[in-house]
Amino acid sequence: MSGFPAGTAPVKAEFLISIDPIAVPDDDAAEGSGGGGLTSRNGRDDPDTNDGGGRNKRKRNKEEKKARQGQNKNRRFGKVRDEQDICFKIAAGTLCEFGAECKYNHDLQNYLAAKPPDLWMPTVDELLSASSGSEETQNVPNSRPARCPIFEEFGECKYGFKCRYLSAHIQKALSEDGTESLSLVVDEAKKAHAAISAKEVNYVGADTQKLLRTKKYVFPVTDAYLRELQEADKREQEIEMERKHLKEAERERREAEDSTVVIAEPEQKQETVTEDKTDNLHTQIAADGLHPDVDTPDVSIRFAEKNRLDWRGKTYLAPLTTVGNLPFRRLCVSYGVDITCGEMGLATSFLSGSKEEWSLVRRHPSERTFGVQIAGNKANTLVPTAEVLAKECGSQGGIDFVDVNCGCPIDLVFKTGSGSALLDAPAKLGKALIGMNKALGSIPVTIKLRTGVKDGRNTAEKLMTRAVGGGGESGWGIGCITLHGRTRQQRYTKLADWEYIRQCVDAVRAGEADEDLPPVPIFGNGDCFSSHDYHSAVDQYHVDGVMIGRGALIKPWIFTEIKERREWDISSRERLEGVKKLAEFGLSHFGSDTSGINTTRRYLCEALSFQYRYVPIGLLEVLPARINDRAPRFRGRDELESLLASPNSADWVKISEMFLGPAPEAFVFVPKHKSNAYESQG
Ligand SMILES: Cc1cc2nc3c(=O)[nH]c(=O)nc-3n(C[C@H](O)[C@H](O)[C@H](O)COP(=O)(O)O)c2cc1C
Repeated sequence: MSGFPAGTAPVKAEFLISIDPIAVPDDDAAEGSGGGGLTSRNGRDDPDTNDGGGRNKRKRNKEEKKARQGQNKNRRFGKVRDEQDICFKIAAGTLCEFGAECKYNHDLQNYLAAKPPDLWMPTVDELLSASSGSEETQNVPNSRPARCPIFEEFGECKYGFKCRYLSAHIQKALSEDGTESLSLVVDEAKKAHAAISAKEVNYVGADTQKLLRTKKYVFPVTDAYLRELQEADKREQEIEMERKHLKEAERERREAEDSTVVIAEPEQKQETVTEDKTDNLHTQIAADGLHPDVDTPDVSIRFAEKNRLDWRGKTYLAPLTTVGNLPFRRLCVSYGVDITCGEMGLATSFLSGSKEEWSLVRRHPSERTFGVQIAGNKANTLVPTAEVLAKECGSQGGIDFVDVNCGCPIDLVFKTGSGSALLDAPAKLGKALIGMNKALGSIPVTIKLRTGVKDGRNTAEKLMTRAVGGGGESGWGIGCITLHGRTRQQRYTKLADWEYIRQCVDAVRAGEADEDLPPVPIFGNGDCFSSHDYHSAVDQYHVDGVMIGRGALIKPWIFTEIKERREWDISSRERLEGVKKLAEFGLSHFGSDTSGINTTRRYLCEALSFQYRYVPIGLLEVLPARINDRAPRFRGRDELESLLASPNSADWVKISEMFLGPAPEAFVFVPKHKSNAYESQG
């Protein structure tokens, strides 16, 4: 490593272009710019929004709009549509019930004549053997049939004539009078198989969204629980009044007595009850109106009755706003990740029936253990959200856990009392979690924490001990705790505090009663970048597993490394296979029409804006690689490896063109890192 400035990746001399490290992207901006599931929805995240003619006007609630304006000023993604639009029914090869009255184009021949040439999905071998870049490889050679990833997966392509890989599923027939008719091909066998094995789940439709929007959705469990809380609050107020009266009476009694008389015992006891400063948590809980010993509502769904989370030794892909979308999670599954979690959604947006928010709960069937993450600030938003999730998705078996975000650092979320603000409001959190447990039935609730709000003031240990409780029954019925080893204030440039993570785990384990029930799994989180990091975290820091965020964004194959306990010197060709997969998964989710391709391209570039940071380990003098090491300028072992390491966003667009065809002029890509969302952050 000699000769390298501290914190620089030790690239072998023969690959070095310059020892100066390239600028480090701001991961704080990347996390914050999308925080709250707030800003990711300015592309077309929800494939169902595509109705072929923009019939659905997107309604966004005020909070989301404000967030987008405040947090994402610099990010614009050009809208791309076909030059001529066509009625989506006609595009799907069906009849339109509006007939001549329909305000959308029904002239298929005309539409097809104006449509840009088809694309094709080359294999990596075809791509690498082709002489030059994107445009040439994208023209369908007459000798080679086009491939449509959606048709291949589902046996039909619901984008029909709008599909940009149309030649893979169109057939022409000549009628007797010599006119040509066009129809869409369906592979019935594949279609039947896909209906069982390949369909995404957790569709929460327009009807439910409307009921939520119009406040007609019914919440029996929430209503009962909130009533219970109100009664508990009332009781607490009565107790408080009683205490005041006693105190007052005592004061009067003392005044009447000789001042030299020794203070009576009961008074001291009274003081310790009301001013016990040794236990901030309890004081806080009492202050928030829920005395832990007096008023904690009964946890009728006990941990023992919940679906048990046996997560020891598993890998967990962190919730990642914008970048942790369904196609990316699917890619990680293909590399072996065990547990996946959707991007954070706001409880208030779920409850206002936001289409974009509900699109975040979508799950691919390959996601073996899948959870939804929500952010909210109290029981009366978190509990009803849990209730809808349980009713609408739980019944489909679509959710394995619901995670409450207690770590989001961004101002917009923090200031509403959500995200990391909950770290300092354990009473509110406890009430919400207990209610969520009731609302979710057998689906476990998990929490994702940071170490604390302010640097030098870690509070997670106390919170975790309280959350887990003792006697074999968890205090708040928690299914799993993930602890990100940073405070809200701490930036990504400083390493996560794994020593403190160990301290928290040990404290929780020491407090747990020795019963038959398995201990609540505790996952550590922060800076995991290799198989070595994962396994040493489990061995040295006593966690049950590690949640991985940026490590997966930079090298999604990290999950294979961990499973196989090896550091994988992945080749550029193998990496390109991964990029192709992500493109195909994107098309399958967002659509293979012009608009879907645009959205896929945007998210592919988003992914590449992290993946370029990977320094191939075959180029390193010392292993394992470390996430915070800055890369010096280097050349790869082949042209493709150099291209994949390019920090230039124009090159990410170029890579996208290999599979998605030439980017339209309107397409502009601004990576999340450049959105400066943290400028306002303290
Ligand atoms: C781009 C980005 C988006 C994130 N979005 C979320 C989110 O939606 N919910 C959440 O709890 N944490 C979010 N985080 C934090 C990560 O889940 C994780 O806790 C953090 O990155 C630390 O893990 P790492 O060092 O492995 O990246 C995000 C982080 C990044 C970089």
